[in-house]
Amino acid sequence: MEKLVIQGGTCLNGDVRISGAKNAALPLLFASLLSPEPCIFRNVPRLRDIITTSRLLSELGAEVIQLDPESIQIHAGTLSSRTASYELVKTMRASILVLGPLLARFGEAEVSLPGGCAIGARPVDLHINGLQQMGAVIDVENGYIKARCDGRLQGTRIFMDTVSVGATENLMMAAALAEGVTELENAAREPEIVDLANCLNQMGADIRHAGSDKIIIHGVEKLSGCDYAVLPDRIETGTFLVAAAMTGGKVRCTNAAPDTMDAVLSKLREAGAEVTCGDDWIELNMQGRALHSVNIKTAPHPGFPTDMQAQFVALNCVAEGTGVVTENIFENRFMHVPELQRMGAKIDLENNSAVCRGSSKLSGAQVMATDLRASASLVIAGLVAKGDTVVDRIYHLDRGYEQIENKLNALGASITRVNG
Ligand SMILES: CC(=O)N[C@H]1[C@@H](OP(=O)(O)OP(=O)(O)OC[C@H]2O[C@@H](n3ccc(=O)[nH]c3=O)[C@H](O)[C@@H]2O)O[C@H](CO)[C@@H](O)[C@@H]1O
Ligand SMILES: C=C(OP(=O)(O)O)C(=O)O
Repeated sequence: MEKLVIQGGTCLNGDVRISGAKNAALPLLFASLLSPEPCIFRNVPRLRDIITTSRLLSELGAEVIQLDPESIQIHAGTLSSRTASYELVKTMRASILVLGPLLARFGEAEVSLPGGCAIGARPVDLHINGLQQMGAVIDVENGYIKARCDGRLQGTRIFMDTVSVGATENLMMAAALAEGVTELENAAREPEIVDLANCLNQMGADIRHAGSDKIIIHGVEKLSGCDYAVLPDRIETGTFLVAAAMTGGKVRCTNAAPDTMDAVLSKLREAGAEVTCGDDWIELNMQGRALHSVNIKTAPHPGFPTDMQAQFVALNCVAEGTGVVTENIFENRFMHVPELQRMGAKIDLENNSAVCRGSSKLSGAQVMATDLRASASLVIAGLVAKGDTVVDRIYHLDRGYEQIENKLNALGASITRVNG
């Protein structure tokens, strides 16, 4: 199994090019199932999750062609299968996003229930309820969601009692091909939702007010192909900026989307960093400045993203003062805390809050990555620890960060990928 060995004590400086967003690219690739015409996606990050998605689409019978390292063409003209198997769904929860498109276009779909995962139970009841309200008949049997509908799905008003990114995406895709008007109430407002709506509209959909909590979709009979560039990854950007702040460096993220990152940039400024932005770049300068702990409460967008929580826990460990980080989205998203404690961090867990008593002198240790962002927090903690940190189970990292060690090394880090 591969591991990362991080030699601590380096300072990050320079430019890093941000990749396309995993959480935008995945729904976009699944949206290709809605059209019989070829769809081209550009600025696609090179990630394990993208490979999994391509495999899933191929297993359904779509033609997937890698046009260049960052561009993929998907042609779902005719499909040979309507089933997303447990084998693939268990490795990537976003596979649930085949449900809406398959049902809307072909009238049937079978998708394995994803099951719980490291960060929480993550049920899919909102996806299922919403599609049922649109006229689908859905049974859960043998661990599979089996959905069908006679004729087209029917537009309706759907109120989701929890704000869910995935449910909003699944229902928005299904509604794009439904008959009549669908109103999604209490919809998620993440930038990735807006990216998906923009792409669907390029394909001929009629989706209005994506980015607000009430999305209105006028269903159309058919969608065409597209040529669409994926939004930059705000979580990858945030991770590099936190790493720069912790190491006292100066880093410019290029090909970024500053306007998607207000909550994170404001916390970095509160932590003492100088942050400047252009249209598509963000620079963080921490040289000669003191790092202060910050209090954080995760919330749906435009609140502070749960996917940046672990990185800020790492930041608070080495910053001055006490910072309280409260996780409000997922019930079990503090698995990085015991690992950071093994590196010397002073953190107390109180219900859904991590109280970090700062100024910890971290020391390198062998640590275990348990999920994607927890892994990222251990890597950036390793950058400031004394000695070597060995991060195990880095397949989690490879799901969501493109060549993280190469990008960090180009900024001055010293990280090696080893086998065994
Ligand atoms: C591929 C992708 O885009 N993943 C992101 C997406 O995950 P994902 O779309 O899975 O997360 P959701 O927004 O759906 O989850 C938010 C909350 O709603 C709950 N819930 C969700 C669906 C449902 O049917 N019932 C229900 O109760 C979840 O358990 C969770 O507590 O949004 C999360 C929250 O910003 C991010 O951390 C993930 O990185
Ligand atoms: C939780 C995440 O992803 P996923 O929803 O794919 O598990 C994440 O990107 O941090």
